[in-house]
Amino acid sequence: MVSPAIALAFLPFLLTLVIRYRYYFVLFYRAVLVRFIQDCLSGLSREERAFQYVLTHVTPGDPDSILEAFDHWCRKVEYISNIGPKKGRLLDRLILENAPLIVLELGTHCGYGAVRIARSLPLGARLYTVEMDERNAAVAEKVIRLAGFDDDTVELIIGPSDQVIPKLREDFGIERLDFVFMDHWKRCYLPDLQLLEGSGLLGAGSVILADNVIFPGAPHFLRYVKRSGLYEYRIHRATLEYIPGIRDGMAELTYIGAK
Ligand SMILES: C[S@@+](CC[C@H](N)C(=O)[O-])C[C@H]1O[C@@H](n2cnc3c(N)ncnc32)[C@H](O)[C@@H]1O
Repeated sequence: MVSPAIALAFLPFLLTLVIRYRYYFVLFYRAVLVRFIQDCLSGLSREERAFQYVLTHVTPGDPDSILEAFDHWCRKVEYISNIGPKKGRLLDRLILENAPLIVLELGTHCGYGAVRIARSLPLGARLYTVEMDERNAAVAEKVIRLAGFDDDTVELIIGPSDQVIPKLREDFGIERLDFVFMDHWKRCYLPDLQLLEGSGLLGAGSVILADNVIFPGAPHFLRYVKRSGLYEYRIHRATLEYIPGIRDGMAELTYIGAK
């Protein structure tokens, strides 16, 4: 039995821990506990629940209203790791500045990022977005079409990135990727970057934007980017989507190739 005096001595330590890591507790509560309970109660996936909300709160054909509905849902109802409005503005700016004709997104999830990219693309440009989870992909397909983007503007490819990337040239007729948005599992960032290099689809000036390089983090990817000499890069400091107290960052790489 722990004496009350010892328990009391630990109290300040526990309090410090709780205060220091409160945002991580919030994330755990919203992303894990609430999700688990809602999954059991509704029999739907979190993504399907979000879609039900979106469907009844947006104007079809209006991408902005879809993004706003998702942002509201993720802030007030359940946590989903869309890129979110703050980091999304950086993505918007880079798409507008670079005016890419062929874009690849790795990790579609509910289609939030795809809608965000597609609404800023120049005329005639095309986004290929890759999702390996079939249930997420089914939601994303509906979200993208609800936003008004047809198959010519946004093509959703279902499959794991390491199987899709080697087929992009042959199966999809892609000669060059102007912009790549990496937002799938962080452990895939480095192998997929190397697959992209090997595929010859990156050309001088191709831009790669990688999300969450600080949290959950992609240290091997960042180390490789710094050492390889193949990229000019910068880290944009940010906070985690929908949880402002957790530090995060996005890596913006510009491919320069071997000197
Ligand atoms: C963070 S979410 C993507 C969010 C999305 N980019 C957005 O901003 O709306 C990550 C998604 O990547 C998918 N994913 C993870 N690893 C993948 C891989 N190797 N290939 C394809 N999809 C992957 C997961 O199933 C999940 O739906």
